[in-house]
Amino acid sequence: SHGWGYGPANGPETWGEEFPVANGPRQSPIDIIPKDAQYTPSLKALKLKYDPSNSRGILNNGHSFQVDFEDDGDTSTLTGGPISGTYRLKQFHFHWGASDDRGSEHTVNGIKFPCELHLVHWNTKYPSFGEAASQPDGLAVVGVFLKIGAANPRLQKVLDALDAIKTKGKQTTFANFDAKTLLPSCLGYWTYDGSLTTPPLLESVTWIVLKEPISVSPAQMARFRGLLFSGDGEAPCCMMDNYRPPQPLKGRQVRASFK
Ligand SMILES: CN[C@@H]1CN(c2cccc(OC)c2)S(=O)(=O)c2sc(S(N)(=O)=O)cc21
Ligand SMILES: [Zn+2]
Repeated sequence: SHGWGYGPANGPETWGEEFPVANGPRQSPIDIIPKDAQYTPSLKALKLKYDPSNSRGILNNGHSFQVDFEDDGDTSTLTGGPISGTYRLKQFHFHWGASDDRGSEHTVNGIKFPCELHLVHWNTKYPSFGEAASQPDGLAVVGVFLKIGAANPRLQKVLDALDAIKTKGKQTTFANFDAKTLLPSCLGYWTYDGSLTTPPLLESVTWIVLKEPISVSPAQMARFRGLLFSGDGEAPCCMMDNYRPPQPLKGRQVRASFK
C-alpha cells in the first residue's frame, strides 16, 4: 500500500480519500493577505524559552526531516503570543521546493518562499503530545519563512547532519542545538486557527507565522534537496516539493501582532 506523500499518486490532492478532514473548516496552510489581517493590540509578545540540552536527534521521516526534543518537562516552551498556558517544543522540521521559486506552505499575498520552518509545540494541559494533537487547542506551530540571500550560519549544524540521514528512516543524535538561533530578530506574527499541513491533518493547530524571514543561500537550499523520500535499497526519489498548497480560508480571521 502506498502511504501519503507529495507525488502525483499520493500527494495533497489525494489526501482527502483517507483523511476526509482535508476538506474541513480550519485547514492549513493558507495564503496570508496582510491588508486583510486584523491588527490586535491585545495579542501578547511571543515568549520562546528553548534549552539546547533538550535536543535529541535528527530523523528523515520520509516526508521531511525533523529535529526531536525531549519534552518530559517544561524546559523548552512557548508561552505568550495568542495562546494561553504553556506549550512544549516537540520537534522542528522544514518544507521546501525543487527550485527556489517555491517550497513554503504559507504564502504572503500569493508569494511563495523557497522554504518554511515549523517549530511544533503541544499544550501541557493535556497529558501527552498524542492527546494534545487531537484537541482544538492542542498544538501551536511557529512558522518561519526562509528567503534566498546570504548563507545562514545558523543552519550549518542542521545541514551538516543531513548526510547521515539521507534515506527514509535514518536518524542520528543531534545534541546541544539551540532552536532559538533559527528565529529572526523581530518576532512580529500573524496568527489563525488551523491544522497540521500533513496527514492526519488534525484541526488542532494555533498557527503563529512570523513576518520576518531568515536567510538561506541557494547552495544551502541545494543541500535540503540532497535528501531522499525513499528508503535504503528503494529507487532514489529526491526529497523536494514537500509542501501542501494553501487551503480555503472558510471565513477565518487572521490576526496580526503588529501594525
Ligand atoms: C508527519 N506529520 C508531522 C509529524 N507529526 C505527527 C506525527 C504523528 C501523528 C501526528 O498527529 C497525531 C502528528 S507532528 O505533529 O509532529 C507534525 S506537525 C506538522 S506541520 N507541517 O503541520 O507543522 C507535521 C507533522
Ligand atoms: Zn510542517
